[in-house]
Amino acid sequence: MQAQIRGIISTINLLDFADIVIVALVLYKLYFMIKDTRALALLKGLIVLLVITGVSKWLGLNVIYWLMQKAMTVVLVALPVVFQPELRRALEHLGRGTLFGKSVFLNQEETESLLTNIATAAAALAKNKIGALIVLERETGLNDYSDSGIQIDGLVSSQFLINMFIPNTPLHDGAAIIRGNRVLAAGCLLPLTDDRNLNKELGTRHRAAIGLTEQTDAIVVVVSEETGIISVARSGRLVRYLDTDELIQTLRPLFTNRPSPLSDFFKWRKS
Ligand SMILES: Nc1ncnc2c1ncn2[C@@H]1O[C@H](COP(=O)(O)OP(=O)(O)OP(=O)(O)O)[C@@H](O)[C@H]1O
Repeated sequence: MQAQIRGIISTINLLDFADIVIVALVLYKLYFMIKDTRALALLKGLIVLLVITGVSKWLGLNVIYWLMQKAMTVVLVALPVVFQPELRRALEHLGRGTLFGKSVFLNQEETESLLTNIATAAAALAKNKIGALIVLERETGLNDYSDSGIQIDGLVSSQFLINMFIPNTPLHDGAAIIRGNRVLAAGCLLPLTDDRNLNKELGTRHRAAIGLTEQTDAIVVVVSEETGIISVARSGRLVRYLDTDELIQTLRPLFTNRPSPLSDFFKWRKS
């Protein structure tokens, strides 16, 4: 047995080792990309199907095995359709060379200033029951959506954000999109989610916030005109009832430089 293991180890060369490390890093990165998305639930469903298929074959349950094989074929054909947003995101990352890195993150001081401005504006808008939709771009480019609004390119400040959403002014309708610490555009149209299980209290403003985060990695801050509730949408999920501090705490980790897979690995080894 020992001789066998030694034999296997002696056949592994440097290229095999690099091969294994690359595959491990890609799988690791893929896991983090889908971790907070609906893709993870779908992946778990797929694993359950695979296990049932394997077990039914092993036990010789021919009818179940035949049915599972047919179901797997249908699922595999349907996968690209169901995962279309995630696939699009992955290809975009690949195209920009950001599959293993980060892109437009601000330094710590700029990030803190951005978050303070957003939280101050959200609190003031909430207090006055002024509805707002503030989109924070991350790695997925949002030009498709910013093109639907009025181009601005102005430095973010709380006053500027508050002013944009004052009712009956030209920019108040739709979403403001922020890239880095600049407002790219305002009055932008976002895709609505078609999730039927959403709380019926949530209207199109919240549906637009959730819809965009289902299709991109953007973060959306929503202020409800009706209730003044501040929410954050991310990966198709909405966290509601945030106060100023909670809003900053929710956003901060999402806009702080994320560690690379390797530094994550070494951190894990140390702990
Ligand atoms: N697809 C969209 N893209 C961007 N903004 C949108 C979109 N749909 C609606 N909105 C914004 O939401 C406003 C309507 O909000 P509505 O009252 O329907 O939603 P809501 O979720 O109940 O929000 P609120 O709690 O603020 O009333 C519109 O005036 C517009 O500014």
